[in-house]
Amino acid sequence: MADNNYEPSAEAKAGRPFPVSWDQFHRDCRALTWRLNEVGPFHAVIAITRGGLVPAAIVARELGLRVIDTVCVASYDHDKQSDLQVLKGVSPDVAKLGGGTGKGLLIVDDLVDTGTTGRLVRQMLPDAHFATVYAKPKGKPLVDTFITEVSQDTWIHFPWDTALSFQPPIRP
Ligand SMILES: O=P(O)(O)OC[C@H]1O[C@H](OP(=O)(O)OP(=O)(O)O)[C@H](O)[C@@H]1O
Ligand code: HPA
Ligand SMILES: [Mg+2]
Repeated sequence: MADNNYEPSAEAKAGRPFPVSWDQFHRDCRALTWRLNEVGPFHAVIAITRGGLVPAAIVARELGLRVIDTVCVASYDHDKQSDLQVLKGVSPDVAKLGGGTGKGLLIVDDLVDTGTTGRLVRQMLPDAHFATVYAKPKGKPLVDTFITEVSQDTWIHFPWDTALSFQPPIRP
């Protein structure tokens, strides 16, 4: 019998795969930092876990920032979007540096997709600068600085989620 409750994953709905290598990701993070360097200085970096941890480390290294905090959220179970859960908010020391509204703080995530996560962090820290490496159209208005826009029907495959594998030739 057909399963009428079948809900395709966000990845399946997106359809168009966009694999990103470590090299490419590093280059894109550096490009992002060049832009952020024009906007700063910043007191601290806040990584949106988990995807924001990798770009936040690279950006912090390039900008010479050593105060790094996390906001821990979960919105996708692998590739199915569920309710957003905040597992950890901004630490009191870093919140103080941002005067309570996030002024002078830099929030970093790997991407904005629907904008659900971005909307939440903007509510938490309305005056912070929100940067992502990649942006899809629905989430783009929430981001202050990003490097590469991809279409809404693209699914980005990050290097920490993937591995090299054999591909059959195009002409068998
Ligand atoms: O704009 P949105 O539709 O909210 O999607 C973007 C968010 O989704 C992913 O995180 P996810 O919740 O999958 O967790 P992860 O970072 O731990 O992989 C990604 O890292 C962004 O944080
Ligand atoms: O395109 C994506 N790739 C990986 N994780 C994601 N989380 C939301 N959108 C994406
Ligand atoms: Mg994330």
